[in-house]
Amino acid sequence: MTTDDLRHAPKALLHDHLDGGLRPQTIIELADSVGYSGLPATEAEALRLWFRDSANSGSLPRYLETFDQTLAVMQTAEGLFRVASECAQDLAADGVVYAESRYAPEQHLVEGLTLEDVIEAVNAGFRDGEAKAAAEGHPIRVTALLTAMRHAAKSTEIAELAVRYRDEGVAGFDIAGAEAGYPPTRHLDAFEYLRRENAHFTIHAGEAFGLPSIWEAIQWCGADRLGHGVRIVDDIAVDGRPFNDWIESVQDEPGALVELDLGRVTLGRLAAYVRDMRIPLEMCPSSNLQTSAALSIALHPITLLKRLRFRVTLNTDNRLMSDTSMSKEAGLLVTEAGWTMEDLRWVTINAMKSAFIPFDERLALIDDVIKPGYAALGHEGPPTT
Ligand SMILES: O=c1[nH]cnc2c1ncn2[C@@H]1O[C@H](CO)[C@@H](O)[C@H]1O
Ligand SMILES: [Zn+2]
Repeated sequence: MTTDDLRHAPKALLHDHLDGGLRPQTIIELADSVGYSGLPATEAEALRLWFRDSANSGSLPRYLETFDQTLAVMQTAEGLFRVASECAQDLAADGVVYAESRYAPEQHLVEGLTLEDVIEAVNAGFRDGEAKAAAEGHPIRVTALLTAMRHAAKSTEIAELAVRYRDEGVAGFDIAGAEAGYPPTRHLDAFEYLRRENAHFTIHAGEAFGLPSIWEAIQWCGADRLGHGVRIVDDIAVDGRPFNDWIESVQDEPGALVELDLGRVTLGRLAAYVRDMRIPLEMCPSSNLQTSAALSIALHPITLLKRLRFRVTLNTDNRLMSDTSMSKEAGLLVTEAGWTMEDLRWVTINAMKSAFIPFDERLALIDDVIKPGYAALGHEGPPTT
């Protein structure tokens, strides 16, 4: 399997932050045009490395501090339009055929835009990027997820906007930000409103904080999907010992997870519920290494969860901060965790099944784009999926 194969393979992306995926050169040009002088570097390559190294901090709060720099240049309609357009084009060039891109409108009001201005500028940018990508021969569909910040108090207002714009490019709602100390139940009003409106939402849960956060997100808030959810392994045991103890004991054996006999693995009630109910996990391996939510790609829980057939999806989280792309994430799993093209086809179909657009549109992408795309690379998939 070559790098070209990975790029050409159709990919679906459910968890990518708009403010975590800017081109370094664009940040520099936008900073120049709005008179922002706080950038830590003024040359694109140096700035790219600054984001990667600063985000590689070992903690989620410090990782999140780097967003101050991208948000600083995303306060005008022109800036938002350009960033959204380039996001669609960059994803399409990497072989992504469907993406849900998330951002928090409340973080873009510093220069006087209204929440509606922000949403409309981003949507217009996505439409522009889709048109340019199609003209380049890389068709992509991009929808927006509106995020509310978990430490703030705007979630109901943002949820109402997600419903108001549901037929104009917004597919759903999300909660993000530092997890510890800000349980999702703080935003119960927003979730209850969304459920009354039959709207879709995902919650960042089980990234920096463990099972209580996942349990609240699913059983109390009613999340359709889990952002990360990687800590669900806290409810999985190997030989009756917590998975995390076992993984530490095999740290020097990179193949341990790929070869683990699944007969030795048992699921607790919550992990079983997540698997039984096919709750999608929006997993982001490289991001988890930077925030210390996982030890290495080889030992990342995504490979165990895939083997146990949880509804696993593969995502980038923040392409700028994690210096990644969908084909890079896929390549890392192939070279370091034994993944095959068949596995990539499976996570892609999983993602498309779990997307927040209507069922018939998801099916059309699976049948008309994803399956033929893998077949063209010589991967037909099992007779029944
Ligand atoms: O992995 C993550 N966990 C929690 N919050 C995040 C993560 N990545 C980004 N954001 C937060 O989401 C906001 C809207 O896009 C970003 O500004 C950042 O603060
Ligand atoms: Zn995220």
